[in-house]
Amino acid sequence: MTTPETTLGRRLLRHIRDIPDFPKPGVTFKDITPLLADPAAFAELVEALAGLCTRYGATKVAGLEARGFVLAAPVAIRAGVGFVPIRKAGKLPAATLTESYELEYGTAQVEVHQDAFTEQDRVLLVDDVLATGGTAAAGLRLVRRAGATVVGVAMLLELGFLGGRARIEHGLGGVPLDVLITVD
Ligand SMILES: O=P(O)(O)OC[C@H]1O[C@H](OP(=O)(O)OP(=O)(O)O)[C@H](O)[C@@H]1O
Ligand SMILES: Nc1ncnc2[nH]cnc12
Repeated sequence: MTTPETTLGRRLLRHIRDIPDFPKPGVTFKDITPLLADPAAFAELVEALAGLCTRYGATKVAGLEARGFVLAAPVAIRAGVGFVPIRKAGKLPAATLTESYELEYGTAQVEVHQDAFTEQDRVLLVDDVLATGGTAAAGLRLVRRAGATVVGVAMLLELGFLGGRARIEHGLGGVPLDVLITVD
């Protein structure tokens, strides 16, 4: 069952397609490329996420590689704040902090530059999909280890049946999790 949280969520969901058995049998992949290709839908999404930056007083937007980059970078520009990439291991050139996590379909590590934030930074963490929550949890740990304050976590789509929200609840520590669409 699909439960769009808002009328915006309902509109955006029309541009997300299901790809069965990708990247492995049994996984239904939520493909956001049609949404990205629709300028009106993409702009609405960016506007909504940029509004969260204002609401929470964010000074930086951190995006999770790779699809999180595509959303977080325009959100940062729209909100007038800086963008910080949280990358898969081995991609960032300067000194990094590293966190390991598990995916719906594998395991991985993410990294951030040690000097990406100041202690004054208030960070909105952005990604496209909350599945098992491993990526978001690792991102939360990284931002905090880098010395900044997480003021919000924002996702386009939550796969509710995978339990990511419950898994990251402790790590959120009261920080708001905003999701535009929940798929049950
Ligand atoms: O909640 P989780 O179980 O951690 O899964 C969610 C993550 O999985 C996807 O990224 P993926 O690692 O597939 O990388 P991509 O963005 O480079 O495609 C998605 O973009 C999230 O970052
Ligand atoms: N089913 C899925 N579709 C798209 N992105 C994902 N990330 C983790 N699981 C996913």
